[in-house]
Amino acid sequence: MIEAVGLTKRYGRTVAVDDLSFTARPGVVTGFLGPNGAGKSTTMRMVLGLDRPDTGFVLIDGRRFGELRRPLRVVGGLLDAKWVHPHRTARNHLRWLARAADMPKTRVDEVLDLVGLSKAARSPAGDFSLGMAQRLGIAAALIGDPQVLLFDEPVNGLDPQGIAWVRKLMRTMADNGRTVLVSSHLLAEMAQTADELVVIGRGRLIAQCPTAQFISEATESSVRVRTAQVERLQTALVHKGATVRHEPGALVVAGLDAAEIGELAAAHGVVLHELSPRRGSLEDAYLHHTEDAVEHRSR
Ligand SMILES: Nc1ncnc2c1ncn2[C@@H]1O[C@H](COP(=O)(O)OP(=O)(O)OP(=O)(O)O)[C@@H](O)[C@H]1O
Repeated sequence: MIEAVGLTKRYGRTVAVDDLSFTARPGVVTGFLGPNGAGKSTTMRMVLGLDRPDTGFVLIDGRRFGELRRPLRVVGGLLDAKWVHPHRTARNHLRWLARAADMPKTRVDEVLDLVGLSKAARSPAGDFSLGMAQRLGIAAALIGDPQVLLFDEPVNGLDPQGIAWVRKLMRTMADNGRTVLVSSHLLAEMAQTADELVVIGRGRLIAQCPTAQFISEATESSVRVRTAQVERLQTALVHKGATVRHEPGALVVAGLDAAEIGELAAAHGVVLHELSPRRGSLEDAYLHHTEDAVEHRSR
């Protein structure tokens, strides 16, 4: 569990994180979203004890970072995949971390295998592609087998197979009872991965809720309907209180669900050629929520 309470961090005149409180729970993948410069990386650095908040604090499984005797056993993070000595091999990099975490040497081969880097274990990390570097960063986060995991943009630079692999890894970690906090700008990916969201803008909390709720509250659900008897169906729908919009070759209906529309059509002897429920996307909901919190925008 991660509990951030009133976190504030300033760099000179910039308020990077501003009185931010949120919770990331075990057993759940929590997506951490926000526009560029919103304060996500700064927040993650504070959770990982790499930066000190000016005010506020973070509890990791009930304790402050400074109170953790063996922090790598409790919390692991991928912040910057290139944070590794370029001449050091993947195995040596992980051995060094395993020693710091007081983990047996065998853990190194376990995590190399887990991230699919066993064959590249003896190559210098500087020769790695971005995708391989991401995998090494994930291996490093897992070295101490911690219950709390943070990943800052873990799918950056990964190919579709790699992205699907990260998604599955996070699911498994959460299903095993771990706390997983993950940031990304790839919203279609986050919609598939994150059970809950923490959304921030200009360092402040915009929303914390289940992903489905975040989408449904900010977007309209509708049903796309096709029929040859447009007028008859439209009259019946409007009479029932639905809102009807025309798209080329179809009606888009809001205010009634697909079952209600199907029943209504049958009662009026209307033959339907299509009846497709449409949900709003995470992207639509996110853009709606963060409209006023974007730091840099083009005209
Ligand atoms: N070490 C630093 N020194 C000065 N300013 C910093 C430092 N780190 C972050 N900032 C500033 O703090 C703000 C938040 O940055 P941060 O990197 O946490 O945002 P982010 O949400 O991770 O952004 P992105 O999505 O672009 O990675 C920005 O205005 C940034 O310029």
